[in-house]
This record gives sequence, structure tokens and C-alpha cells, in this order.
Amino acid sequence: MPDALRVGMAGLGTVGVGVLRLLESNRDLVRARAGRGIEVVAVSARDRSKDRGVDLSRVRWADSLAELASDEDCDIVVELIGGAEGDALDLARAALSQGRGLVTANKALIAHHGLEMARLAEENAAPLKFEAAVAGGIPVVAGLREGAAANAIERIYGILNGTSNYVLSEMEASGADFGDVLADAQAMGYAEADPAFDVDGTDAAHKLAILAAIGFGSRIDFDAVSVSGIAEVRAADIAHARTLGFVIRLVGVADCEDGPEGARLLQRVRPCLVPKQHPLAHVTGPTNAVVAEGDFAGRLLFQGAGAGAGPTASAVVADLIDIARGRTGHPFSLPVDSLVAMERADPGHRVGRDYIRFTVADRPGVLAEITAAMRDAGVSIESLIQQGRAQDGNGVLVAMVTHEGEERCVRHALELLEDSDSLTAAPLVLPILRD
Ligand SMILES: NC(=O)C1=CN([C@@H]2O[C@H](COP(=O)(O)OP(=O)(O)OC[C@H]3O[C@@H](n4cnc5c(N)ncnc54)[C@H](OP(=O)(O)O)[C@@H]3O)[C@@H](O)[C@H]2O)C=CC1
Ligand SMILES: N[C@@H](CCO)C(=O)O
Repeated sequence: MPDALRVGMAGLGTVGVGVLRLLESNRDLVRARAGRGIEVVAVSARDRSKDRGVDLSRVRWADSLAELASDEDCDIVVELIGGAEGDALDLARAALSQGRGLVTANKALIAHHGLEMARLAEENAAPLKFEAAVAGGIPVVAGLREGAAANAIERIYGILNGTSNYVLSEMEASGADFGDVLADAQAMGYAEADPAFDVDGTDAAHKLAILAAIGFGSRIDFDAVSVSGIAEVRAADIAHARTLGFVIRLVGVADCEDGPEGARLLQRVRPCLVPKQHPLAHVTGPTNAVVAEGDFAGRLLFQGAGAGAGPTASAVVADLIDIARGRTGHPFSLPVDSLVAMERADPGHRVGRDYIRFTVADRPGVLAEITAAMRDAGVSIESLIQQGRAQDGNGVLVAMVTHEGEERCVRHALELLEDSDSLTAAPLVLPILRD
């Protein structure tokens, strides 16, 4: 049997320890599938004295990340620190430029610097893999890049953040408070070091940008993702959605549209109303699900645990097995110079339905004012709910669902209401996910 693949691992937190546990407990199986052993020979983290609940006695401790990156005993560096900049970025650059392969679970790093990383990997003939960066244990990077390689991908969408999905589905199931549920998600190791990234949609946006680049063979463009998170979603919205036959999920959507000036890409992460019969409506807790629509394969659904030590370790080790086997390939499905820079699509003419929630003053004529703005902007209302007073006593909630129409019309209606003193808070618009 060939020599073992020697790994230097940075980061011994939730995922790092998960990787060590998996390699220990599935040692023989991993060796058989990899065709050789996979040995962690060196590790690094911030605090050497911390008890991590795993045996590190046979592993060398690297005092610095630079030492790990240039360790001649390591074939591959596994980066499980996190963060788009700083130490993780320095480590990734140093490892790849010295010809050492890089496996990372760091979606922020790949979303912001993926093109540079892929170029460095190419220039130095070093493998670069990041299966764990998207949707934890789900093999969606490999699924898109290899399994669906024969298809033109038209649309990719899905639930890409386990923490926010856990929060929304727990609020829905038990009426629990946002803050309490988020604290549970943190305690279970799902959340990012800064959970704001989970809640505000940034983490899902990182993953969406990566999937779009792979699926559409485009240069990764994180700055083009428009993002809104779940913080504005109230228990009342969840209740309204239920009454109307929907659940609320944070969904990332990347759409490729052909136009006279070439293909354009629209990437958005937003809380959406998902029809109860849609597969994504049944995705609860930290589970993730990704749908990719291929021109020949049709709708492909990838679903599984999107966060947590075991599932994420499974994805990291799958990358190591691929590298051990010599299955590397192009990180974004094409050589870097073949990746196209796609123009951003204007969402204004997109046709869809929306849920709109207004918080309004409790006085006669307010509803007429809102519906007049809708009429003047060409927005047709399908259903409307007005229930009780807002919790803070500051107004009444009025929620409506629109008929299909162009997005720019809803935008225009809200502009017409912008200066109205009948609205006591900014309206919330949640799109309805189309099938
Ligand atoms: N948790 C999850 O479910 C998932 C996480 N990921 C990604 O995996 C990566 C790791 O996440 P996770 O394990 O949860 O994070 P943790 O916060 O649990 O662990 C981070 C580890 O990195 C070490 N570390 C942090 N900064 C430095 C530094 N400057 N130098 C050396 N070591 C450092 C920490 O050291 P010390 O312990 O000494 O403080 C710790 O061991 C992130 O990119 C995350 O986005 C991806 C998918 C799922
Ligand atoms: N914080 C991330 C971890 C997995 O990427 C999530 O909740 O989905």
C-alpha cells in the first residue's frame, strides 16, 4: 500500500475534533476507500493547553500556522479555523504557494478569495477542496461538479444555513423565542463563531456564491449576492404563513438567465414563504437542502445535515480520500481562465408572488391607503390578513399575499407609501418560493 497521506490540521474546534474522531473511528474503512492511510501528523490551534477530549499525544503540535504551512512532513493542510481574512487566509496562501494541498470548511474564505485560491492551486499543482464549506455533510459540491457535470444548470436554490433553519423551524414548532432558540443552536455547535453571520444571511450567501460558481462555471462573485436575514421575521409572520399554507425558510437562490447580451446571474438570500407541499418546507432543524435544476437531469435534490461536528467531518474526510486517490479536478469545475465573469441580472422584471407585512396605525382609512398604493403600482392582492394589535402596541399588523407580478411593481408600491404616517414601521416583503 502506498505511503499514508500526511495531514497538518489547523483548528481543533467543533469540526477539527470531529475530523480526528472520524479518522480514529473509521480508520480501516477510510484506508480502504482512500487506497492508503490518512494520518494527521501535526495540528495547530490557539490554545495548546485546552482539553479537547481527543488523544493528541502522537501528533506534533505546530506552534504557528506558518510552521504548519511549510511542514515538509505534511502533504495537505486542512484549515478549520474560520474567517475570510487574517490567519486562515495567510495559512491558505502559504500552503498552496508551497505546493501543499488545501482542504477547508471555510466558506467565508472561499466566497471572498476562491478565485485566488483556485489560481494558486493551479499554479502550484496543489489540490484545493472545500466540500465541507457548503451544506455540511451533504456532498453537493461534488454532486454539482461531478455528478451533474453533463448538465447546463439553470437554477440552484436551497436552505444553506443550519442555524437559521433551526431557529425558524423551532419558532414555528414551539412558538419559542428567537434568542432562546439561537442560543440552543450555538450550544449544539451549529452556529458560526459570530452567529450574526448565520442570522443575517451572510453564511448562506457565502455558500450560494460557491455553488453558483461551480454550477454556472462562473467567477465567484460574493459581492453580487443580495442578502437579507431572518431577524425581521416575527412570530406573527410565521403564524400568517401557516394560515396561508406556507412555512418560512431562509432560502438562497441563484438564477442564470440568457439575454441578448449574454447570460446574467441573480444571486439572492432571503427569508421566503415556502408552500407546504414543496420539498424545502419539510426541511427542519439544522438540515440543509439544495435543489439544482439541470437541463437533462431535471430537478436534483441534495439533502442532509448542514452543520455539526460529524457531518462536517464527513465532508472534510471525503475530500482527503479524493486527494489520497488522486481525484482532484478543478475546484470550480473549470480551469480558472475558463471561468466566466457573469453580469448581474436586474431583479426588477422578475415575476413572482410576495408576502408583504405592514405595521400600521390603528385608524380608519389606512387599509384603503395601502390598497390604493398597490392599485397605483399595478400590484394585485390575492389575500389579506389583519389581526389584532402589534405586540408593542404600536400598530396593527396587516399581511397580504400578492398575485404574480413584476418585482418592480411591489417596489414601486412601497415607494408610494414611503412617506405615509399610516405606516409605523418599515414593511417586510418576503417572496413566495416558486416551484
Ligand atoms: N461548526 C459547523 O457545523 C461547521 C463549521 N464550518 C466551518 O468550519 C470552520 C471551523 O468551524 P468550527 O470548528 O465550528 O469552529 P470553532 O470555533 O469550534 O473552532 C475553531 C478552531 O480554530 C482555532 N483557531 C481560531 N483562530 C485561530 C488562529 N488564529 N490560529 C490558530 N488556531 C485558531 C481555535 O483554537 P482554540 O480551540 O485553541 O481556540 C479552534 O480550535 C469554520 O470555517 C466554519 O465556518 C463548516 C461547516 C459546518
Ligand atoms: N453555521 C453554519 C455551519 C455550517 O456551515 C450553519 O449553521 O449552517
